[in-house]
Amino acid sequence: MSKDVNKKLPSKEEVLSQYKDVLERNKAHARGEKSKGEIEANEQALAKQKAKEDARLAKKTKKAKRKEETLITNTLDQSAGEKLSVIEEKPLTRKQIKKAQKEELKAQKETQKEDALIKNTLDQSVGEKLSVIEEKPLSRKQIKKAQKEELKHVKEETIMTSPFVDGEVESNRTIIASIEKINYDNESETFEEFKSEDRKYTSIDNTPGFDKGVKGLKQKQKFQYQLTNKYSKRILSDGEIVFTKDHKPNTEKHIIELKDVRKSYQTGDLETPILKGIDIKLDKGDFIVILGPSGSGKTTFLNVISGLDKTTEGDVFVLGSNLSLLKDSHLTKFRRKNVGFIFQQYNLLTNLTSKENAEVGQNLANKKKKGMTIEEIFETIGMKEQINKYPHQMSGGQQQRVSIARALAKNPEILFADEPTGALDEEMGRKVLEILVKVNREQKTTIVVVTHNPNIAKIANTVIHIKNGLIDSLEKNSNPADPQSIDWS
Ligand SMILES: Nc1ncnc2c1ncn2[C@@H]1O[C@H](COP(=O)(O)OP(=O)(O)OP(=O)(O)O)[C@@H](O)[C@H]1O
Repeated sequence: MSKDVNKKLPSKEEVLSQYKDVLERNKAHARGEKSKGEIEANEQALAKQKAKEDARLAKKTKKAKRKEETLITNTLDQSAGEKLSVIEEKPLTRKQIKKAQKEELKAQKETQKEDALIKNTLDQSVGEKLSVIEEKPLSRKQIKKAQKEELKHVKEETIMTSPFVDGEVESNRTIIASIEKINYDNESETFEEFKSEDRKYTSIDNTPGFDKGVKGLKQKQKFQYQLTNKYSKRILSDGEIVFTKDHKPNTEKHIIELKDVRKSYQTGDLETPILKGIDIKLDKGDFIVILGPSGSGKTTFLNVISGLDKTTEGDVFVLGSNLSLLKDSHLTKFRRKNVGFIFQQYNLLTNLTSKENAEVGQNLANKKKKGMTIEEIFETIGMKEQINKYPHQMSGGQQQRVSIARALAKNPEILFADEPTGALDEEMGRKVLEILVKVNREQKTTIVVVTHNPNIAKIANTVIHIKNGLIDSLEKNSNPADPQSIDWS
C-alpha cells in the first residue's frame, strides 16, 4: 500500500504549539493543578458521595417521623381511652377503645382542619361554605380541593370577562361532582315516611338522678350517650317516638315540640347554663319569629331545634324524631332530609353561578317530596336575570336570595334563618322577607327566623320571646303584616 505522499505535514509552528500545550499540562500537574478530566472525575465522585449522604439523611428523617407518629398515636389512644373511661366509669372493651381512638383521631383531624382554615381567610371562607352546604364535616382532601379551586377563581377573577371561561366551568363541575359524590355516598340511606298510627311510642322512665354542676353534666352526657346508642337508629329508621320526660308529644299536631330542654357549656370547672328548661309547641306551616336580647340564647335555641347542636337534657321533637337521642351521623341525615338554612352571611360557593349554587341544594334534596324546579324558584325570588351570574357579580341582597334559592331547592319541611336580613339594607331586607312570606304561604313551608329587629316580628303569625335562656312569651298573631308595610328603623 503506497503512502499518501500528498498529505500535508504539520508546520513547525503547529508542532511547537502542540508541544507547548503538553509542556504546560505537565508543568500544571507538577504544581498540583488538576486537568479538566480529573476535575470532572472528582466532581462525579463528590456528587455520588453527596447522593449517598442525602439518602442516608432521608432514611433517618423518615425513621424519626415514624417514631413521632407512633408517639402521637399512643398519646391519642391514651387520651381517647381516658375520655371514654370517664364517661363509662368501668374498664373498656377493646372494641370501645378502638371506637374511641377512631373518634379522637377524627376530632384531632377536625381541629387541624379548623386551624388551617383560621390561618387563611381564603381557606376559611371555602371550608365554611362547603361544610355548611354539605352539612357534614369535610375530609381534608375535599377542603384542599375546594381551596385550590377558590385560589384559581381569585386569580382568574381579574381577567375573567365571561362567566363561561372553560377552566371555570370545569372547576365548577369538579366541585359539584365532589358534592354529588357525598350525596350519592349516602344514597343507600333511604328517607322513610312514617304514618303516625304505625309509629311506636317508647317512654324512658328509669332516668337516674343527676348531681349538680360539672359532675352532673358528665353524668347527663353518659346517660344521653347510652340512650343514643340504643335508640338513634330506631328513631330515624323505624320512626319510633322515644321520650325521656314524663310527656308524650303530639307529633301529628306539632312540627316542633320541646320538653324541659336544657343546654349547658362547661367552662373549666364551672357549668354555664344557656337554655334553662324550655317547653314549647309549634305548629306546622307557621311563620315563627324568635326575638330576644343579645346573649339570651336565640341562636342556641335555633341550633337545637334545627339539629345543628345537641341538648344537655330534655326532648327535642322535630317532625316526630327526638333529636336529643340521634347520633351525629343520623342528625346529618335528618337535616339533609328535612331542613334548609339561611344565614346572615350567605355562604355561597363563589365559583359557582347562582343556578349551580341552587343545584347544590337540589342534590341534597328529599327526592320523594316534589318541590319547585330551579327555574320556578328563580322566578319566585325574582332572580331570573341573575341565574348565570357569579356571587361577586351580585349585590348582597341578590346573594341572599340565591342562598334562599339553594335552601328552597332542597325542598325542606322547615326553613331556618338566623338574622337573614342582618347584612342587608332596607330595600333588600324587605325583598328577602317578602320571599320568605311567599314561600310560607305558597309552599306551606314552616319558617323559623331569629332576629334582633322587633318590627320583623310583625310579619309572623307566631312570635317567641326568649329571655335569659327561657321562653318569656309566645304570642299568636292572626293578622300578620305585609313586609312592605313594616317600619324598618
Ligand atoms: N360554645 C360556647 N361555649 C360557651 N358559651 C357559649 C358558647 N356558645 C354560646 N355561648 C354563650 O351562650 C349565650 C347565648 O348565646 P346565643 O348565641 O345563643 O345568644 P343570642 O341570643 O343568639 O345572642 P345574639 O343576639 O347576640 O346573637 C351567650 O352568652 C354566649 O356567650
